[in-house]
Amino acid sequence: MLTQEQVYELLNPIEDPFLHTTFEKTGAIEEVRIKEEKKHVSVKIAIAKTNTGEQMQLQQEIVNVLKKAGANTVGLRFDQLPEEVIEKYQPAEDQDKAHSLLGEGSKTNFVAIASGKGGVGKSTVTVNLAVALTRLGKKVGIIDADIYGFSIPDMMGVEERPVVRGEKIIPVERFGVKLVSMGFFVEDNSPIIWRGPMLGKMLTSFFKEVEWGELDYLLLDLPPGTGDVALDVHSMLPSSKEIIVTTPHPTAAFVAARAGQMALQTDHEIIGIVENMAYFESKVTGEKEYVFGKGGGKKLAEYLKTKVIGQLPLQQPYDEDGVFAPSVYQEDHPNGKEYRKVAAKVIDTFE
Ligand SMILES: Nc1ncnc2c1ncn2[C@@H]1O[C@H](COP(=O)(O)OP(=O)(O)OP(=O)(O)O)[C@@H](O)[C@H]1O
Repeated sequence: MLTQEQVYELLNPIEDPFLHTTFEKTGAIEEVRIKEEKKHVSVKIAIAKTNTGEQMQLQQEIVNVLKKAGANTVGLRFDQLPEEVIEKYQPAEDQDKAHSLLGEGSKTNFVAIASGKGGVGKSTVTVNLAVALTRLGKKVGIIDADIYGFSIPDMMGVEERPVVRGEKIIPVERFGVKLVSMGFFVEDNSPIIWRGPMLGKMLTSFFKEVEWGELDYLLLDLPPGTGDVALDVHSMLPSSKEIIVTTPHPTAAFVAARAGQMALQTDHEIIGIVENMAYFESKVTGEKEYVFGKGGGKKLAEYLKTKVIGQLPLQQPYDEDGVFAPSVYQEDHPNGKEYRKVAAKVIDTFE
């Protein structure tokens, strides 16, 4: 007949249906009693949620395991696990509001792109990083949450608006990247007066009401600085990681440090610094000129205990023929290659 130890051995590897953690770890087995003569085993098991369909299935599983091992009859009682155990083992997705808004079991990685001030190229970096990630085989979406300057649709050459199907907004797709922007919901580019609660709602609907499909990466272009939206994102996406964009000028880097500080305070890991407009390369001599100063990115990285993961040169907006240069770089363009490196580093930090 079974011994107490054997019962523990048999049941310990079984997982709590809600925490997906073994009974051994959660300390689920509260009591084991054995009546030798009748070959009866009775156990008391604590789980995260009682009186559910999952509990019924679990009941079946435990009874089967014990009977197979020699029990004639099995007595089974369920109990509620203590709150602190549930909290400890609760799946990360459940703790992450945005993940639960995206749908059950979403495995999407979030990357927020932040900067200390406007105009440093945060949106340019977001778009090119997104495209570089798709070139590496990832499924990518962008939320353009820069309510003060939603420039991404223009940058990607998107003129159409998203289609609404039933209750869901279908994001616009360009270069293989799915996009939703504040700019889609504004008439004639007119400014909107945003109040705190509206911002949070806007973000919630971008997660909940947009048909993203299964994404590997969702990039968020944050408004510059450390305002409401940046804060909302930080509290809504505890698992998000962050990239800080700065120019090489020491003052710009100093301002960016504040955005970085906020990320750290809210436990957001900083993947690294992208230094934009880092230098100008003379077409004639090939020499690099540091028109906006030098070393800001490195200093910022040291301050935030992270690394510079990309340096993009200052680009003339028009090519030799006076044609407006595109914001999304080709794969074989030197900048396209640099963004590919940044994308590979991003993937490295998640996988
Ligand atoms: N490396 C670069 N060389 C030249 N121009 C650039 C470079 N990066 C960005 N720009 C240009 O600078 C302007 C600002 O860039 P972008 O919109 O990406 O910055 P931002 O930080 O997102 O600003 P905002 O928050 O105000 O939208 C754009 O016109 C963009 O084309």
